[in-house]
Amino acid sequence: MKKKLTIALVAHDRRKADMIDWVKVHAPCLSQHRLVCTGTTGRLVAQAFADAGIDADVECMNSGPMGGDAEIAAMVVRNEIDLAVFLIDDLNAQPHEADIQMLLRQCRLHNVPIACNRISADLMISSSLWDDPSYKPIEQSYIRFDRK
Ligand SMILES: O=C(CO)COP(=O)(O)O
Repeated sequence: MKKKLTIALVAHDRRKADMIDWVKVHAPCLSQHRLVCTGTTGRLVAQAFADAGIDADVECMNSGPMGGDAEIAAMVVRNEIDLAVFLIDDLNAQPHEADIQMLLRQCRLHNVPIACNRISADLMISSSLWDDPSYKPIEQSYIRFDRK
């Protein structure tokens, strides 16, 4: 990929092993982009790059429960995020569910691609559309639907 993206990486505790494995699989590609992460995810991601001897631009926000999701949601609102990978623990309740829903909603609202499982993340990171100048994302439509 030629374009340098800002990619948000967020994983709940029971999804972190999957996130680190995904990062290792895509390390050569991900190291070409700016990575913005919630606190603990970011520290693990940075460690994975260091262990592999690969230089990477990894920025850590607060930990998720302390507002990291909210900080990344604010970046989404400011159009500072191109792609988000958010591996959610769908089997256990989180104390900051409101922030999680806010990040998901802001990505949907602002048309930011967000992958919540690895196959989506694989497909999104490998899309040739990133470098296609003729591809223009279509904005969301919220036109009222009138039943006849
Ligand atoms: O809780 C999270 C996302 O909702 C992730 O936060 P950490 O990366 O700080 O564990």
